[in-house]
Amino acid sequence: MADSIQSWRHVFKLDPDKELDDKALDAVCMSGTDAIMVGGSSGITYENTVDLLSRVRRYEVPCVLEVSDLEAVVPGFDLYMIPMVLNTKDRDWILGQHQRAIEQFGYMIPWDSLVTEGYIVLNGDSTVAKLTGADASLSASSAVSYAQIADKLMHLPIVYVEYSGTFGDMELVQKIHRSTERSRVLYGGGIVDKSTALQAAAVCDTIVVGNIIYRDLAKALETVAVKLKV
Ligand SMILES: CC(C)=CCC/C(C)=C/CC/C(C)=C/CC/C(C)=C/CC/C(C)=C/CC/C(C)=C/CC/C(C)=C/COP(=O)(O)OP(=O)(O)O
Ligand SMILES: O=P(O)(O)OC[C@@H](O)CO
Ligand SMILES: [Mg+2]
Repeated sequence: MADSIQSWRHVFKLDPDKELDDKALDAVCMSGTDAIMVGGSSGITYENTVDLLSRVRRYEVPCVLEVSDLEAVVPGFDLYMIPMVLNTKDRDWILGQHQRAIEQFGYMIPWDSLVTEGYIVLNGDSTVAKLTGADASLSASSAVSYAQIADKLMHLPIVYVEYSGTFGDMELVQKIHRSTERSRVLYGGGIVDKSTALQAAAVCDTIVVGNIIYRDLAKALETVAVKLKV
């Protein structure tokens, strides 16, 4: 299953802390997206995560958990995406919580279902930047070098360029994409329609669409059009 990320072009990220009625969830799950990623940076609990998993499970689309809180690690997902924030000085968000999680879950961990994401957080105003103390004011060459650490030194399967809440610098995303070989480059942040989706999809491997689902569902569904382009 972990290999299936190699074919993803489009992912919807659903936040367990936000309301989505059954009709909207049906449209999202039947949209043709490659996967539903469940995650968020605040208000994530075991209960709201189980609830969302059980609703998405009515559909065939793969459902993966992006782990952001130790208390909300729920069994039953197809994959577990494990973020490590590369551009923070706070080791807790790089490997501290990870060490505690591994100690806690021990033999229960389905290792083949874990996929590590090297996060580069680039919107300083986002919740995730504030939460993790990420240094979002990086130069392009610093951002690229973080991506190369993930790709060439750590051999991480994913480099996640995270602009949550705002549309990022596509030139920089392209530089990151060109400077990496093995890691799949995921881009997320401010994709709000077909046009922004196509721009982002042109410079990365996989786009991640989040907040617009809750603001304008029709626009969010337009973004799946990137799957029609090679
Ligand atoms: C029995 C069984 C199935 C066990 C499961 C095994 C398993 C998965 C064990 C855990 C292994 C492990 C190593 C876990 C890591 C634990 C952990 C909590 C690590 C910290 C992760 C981390 C760095 C979190 C920081 C926040 C972050 C990067 C979140 C990702 C999601 C994100 C950025 C969402 C965007 O937030 P959003 O709410 O959309 O923001 P806006 O408000 O700006 O929109
Ligand atoms: O919510 P948006 O801005 O679409 O960002 C998507 C995702 O990268 C958030 O982690
Ligand atoms: Mg969000």
